[in-house]
Amino acid sequence: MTTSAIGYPRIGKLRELKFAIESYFKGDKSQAELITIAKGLRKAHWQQQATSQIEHISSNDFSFYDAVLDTACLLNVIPNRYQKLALPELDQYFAMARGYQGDKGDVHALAMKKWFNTNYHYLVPEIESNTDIKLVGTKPFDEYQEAKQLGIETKPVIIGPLTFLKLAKITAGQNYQHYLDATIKAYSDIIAKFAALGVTWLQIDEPILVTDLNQHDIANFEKIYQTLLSQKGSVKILLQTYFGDIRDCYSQVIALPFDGIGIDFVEGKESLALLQKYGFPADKQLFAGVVNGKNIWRNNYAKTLSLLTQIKQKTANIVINTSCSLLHVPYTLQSETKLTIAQKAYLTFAQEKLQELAELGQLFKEHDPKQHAAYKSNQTLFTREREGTNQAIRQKVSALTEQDFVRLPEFSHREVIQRQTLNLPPLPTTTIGSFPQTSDVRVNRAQFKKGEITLEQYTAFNKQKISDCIELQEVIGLDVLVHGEFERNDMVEYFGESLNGFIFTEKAWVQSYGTRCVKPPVVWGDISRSKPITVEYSEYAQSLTDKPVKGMLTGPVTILNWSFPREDISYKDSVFQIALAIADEVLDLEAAGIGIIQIDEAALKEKLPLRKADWHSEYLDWAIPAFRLVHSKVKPQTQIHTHMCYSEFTDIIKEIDQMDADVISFEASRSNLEIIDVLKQNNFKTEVGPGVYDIHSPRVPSTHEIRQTIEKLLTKIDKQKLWINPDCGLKTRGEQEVVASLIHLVKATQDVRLEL
Ligand SMILES: CN1c2c(nc(N)[nH]c2=O)NC[C@@H]1CNc1ccc(C(=O)N[C@@H](CCC(=O)N[C@@H](CCC(=O)N[C@@H](CCC(=O)O)C(=O)O)C(=O)O)C(=O)O)cc1
Ligand SMILES: N[C@@H](CCS)C(=O)O
Ligand SMILES: [Zn+2]
Repeated sequence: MTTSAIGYPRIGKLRELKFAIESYFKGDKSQAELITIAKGLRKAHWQQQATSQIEHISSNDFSFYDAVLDTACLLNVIPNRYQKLALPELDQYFAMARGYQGDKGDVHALAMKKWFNTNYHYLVPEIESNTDIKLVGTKPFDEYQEAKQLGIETKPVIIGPLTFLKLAKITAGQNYQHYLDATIKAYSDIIAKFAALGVTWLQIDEPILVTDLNQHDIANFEKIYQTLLSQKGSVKILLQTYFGDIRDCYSQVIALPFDGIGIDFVEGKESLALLQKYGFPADKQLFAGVVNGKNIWRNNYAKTLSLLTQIKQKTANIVINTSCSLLHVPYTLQSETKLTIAQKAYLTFAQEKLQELAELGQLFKEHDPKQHAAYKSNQTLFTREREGTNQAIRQKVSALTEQDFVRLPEFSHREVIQRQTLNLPPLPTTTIGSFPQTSDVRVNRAQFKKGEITLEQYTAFNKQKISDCIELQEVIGLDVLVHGEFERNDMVEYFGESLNGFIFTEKAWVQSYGTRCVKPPVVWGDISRSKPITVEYSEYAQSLTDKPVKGMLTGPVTILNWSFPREDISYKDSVFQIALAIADEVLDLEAAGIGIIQIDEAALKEKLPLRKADWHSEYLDWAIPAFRLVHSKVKPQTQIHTHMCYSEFTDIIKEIDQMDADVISFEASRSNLEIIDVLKQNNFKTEVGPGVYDIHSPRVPSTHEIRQTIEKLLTKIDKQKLWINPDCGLKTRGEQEVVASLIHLVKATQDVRLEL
């Protein structure tokens, strides 16, 4: 029985790559130094997998920013605006990722979107009418050879042509079909080059196959691979899918002459049934994704071995695989010094998952695996009840009735009441919540966590930051202020740390985009709130100004989606427990005199099933009610805001309106305000703040640019319903950029107001 890992995390056990790249951005490290660090990390990751007896180790799973961006560069998909900058190759790459503002020009970054149903983000390739798709890069070949020189034979991994084309943004008036032949040719060249290098296996990732496909896509898939597989020569091709099942094209996939097919048996709820119905060809290897690459719970060997036994009835050519790349889990439990031994026993991160793969491989070979120590110790975990049950919370959840999910009076009445109460100017200006998390803010938190300063010193520092932040916003002239979130390490981890039922880690970082990482808390037991979390700082901020200061909370769906969720109770039960805790916080803020409360649901879209047929039954039917539960009991005067990072909710626009918030702000600028037409078509009732500039990029938008955006928004959105704000929180930005951008935002709004 052989084992395989689809991909390994690349940011570094202690985020070495993040710090190296950020130093390079600041000019503190040279390109050569950055490349040396990257090389060292790749070596460590390959060697780790080799030591863990993984046979199929990936190369080219490394990236300086994102693998889709790497593929775009490999295939010459470089928009003209970046080429015109005439920057060195690596700087051009980073300009595509982050935008560029300097002596060579001023350009926007590529759009950034969620990578399927994960908290990882990819850069959207832009194919322009004059894009000449062809193989121009060498990264996958270089990294394969680099591993080979270390004595490690890897399977290079590349993003497949269909996934690449379907994710790309294509110049208006054309579709991906137009670029199909050129793309096939480029991939033929890639395969030929790998063949020349003596590659044994090449992994081609086509996660797009787990989404809803039409006949046209399936025909294109067949066309692509009939051509590529006819030219594969000595290279064995593994078609790798993940994040779900391939129900739309299973029969077409198995009919093609792939040497291996990677199927996800963790998230692919129909994978086993497909295998049982259509069988599996004897001449291929099935890379069975049975070790969860997204969650951090120890694999239940009894269940997995039983699954593998069922798979074996259809094929004996099984490779034990992860369900997706291990990019989505942290490095290693070994870095955790504060988790108890009992807690650690339940958890596995990337490194420990390698051991799971190897153990499963061993056990599955055995005649009677139950006799083995690895099996026995694994099973003891699943037979005893885990601590953390809270019967009172469970009863509260089961006693919920329909009324608990309905806020009265209805929106149109509240809108009138709130307009009178708040008395805001037209096009109110605001921000999304966080202000720059500068190094002094992080140092203060780190010192407090290490016990180097007292709680009083820690709090006094934060209050000074809040006071400065309020003053700054007043000077800039914003209408609805925020306290700045200086006390928060992260919008989810912070709440996790403040609620009962979560456990947290010290070094369990997971890449979110580029150099940015998150450290998701772990839902360990039933969730409850024992005391107010945010009230003191919000109340303090409000005491400093006559302008309204928004209370700032993270919503239950986002807390769950950006944590590692439990697998022993349903998501619905978990989310309702969190919703009840946040609902208490909402009422406490209201009682403390906070008139506007923002409940961020940045990650609402994240766990929306990739298949439309599953949307309601598996997700929306509890996710939307969970949000309603949080604010259903507030007074009509209290204005409830929500925020979503990505405007990718076109298809669920009605459900978003049914969250029944009073105002929603969302990312729109990187996706060119595409959402606003949909709002109009759907008579969206909630007031809206589509972000007027991109905060993921360091570039400062001009007043003119923001003014044009506002004018564009006003052509589609009623002026009574429009708010003006950036895309998302400002925590990743520098102070100077933020001040300049917000001054431009306010000035642009004031100019437009004169013409209303
Ligand atoms: C809005 N987004 C978010 C997502 N997911 C979340 N969980 N949270 C989000 O906000 N998904 C979608 C987007 C993604 N966007 C971002 C934006 C920014 C970041 C980010 O800036 N991440 C930081 C890490 C933030 C953090 O928690 N910092 C800690 C510092 C921790 C640390 O470095 N500790 C040191 C030790 C320090 C010492 O002892 O001196 C260590 O562990 O080594 C803090 O502020 O306390 C980043 O730097 O990447 C992420 C996603
Ligand atoms: N209030 C949060 C939302 C980020 S999605 C922030 O401003 O950072
Ligand atoms: Zn956001």
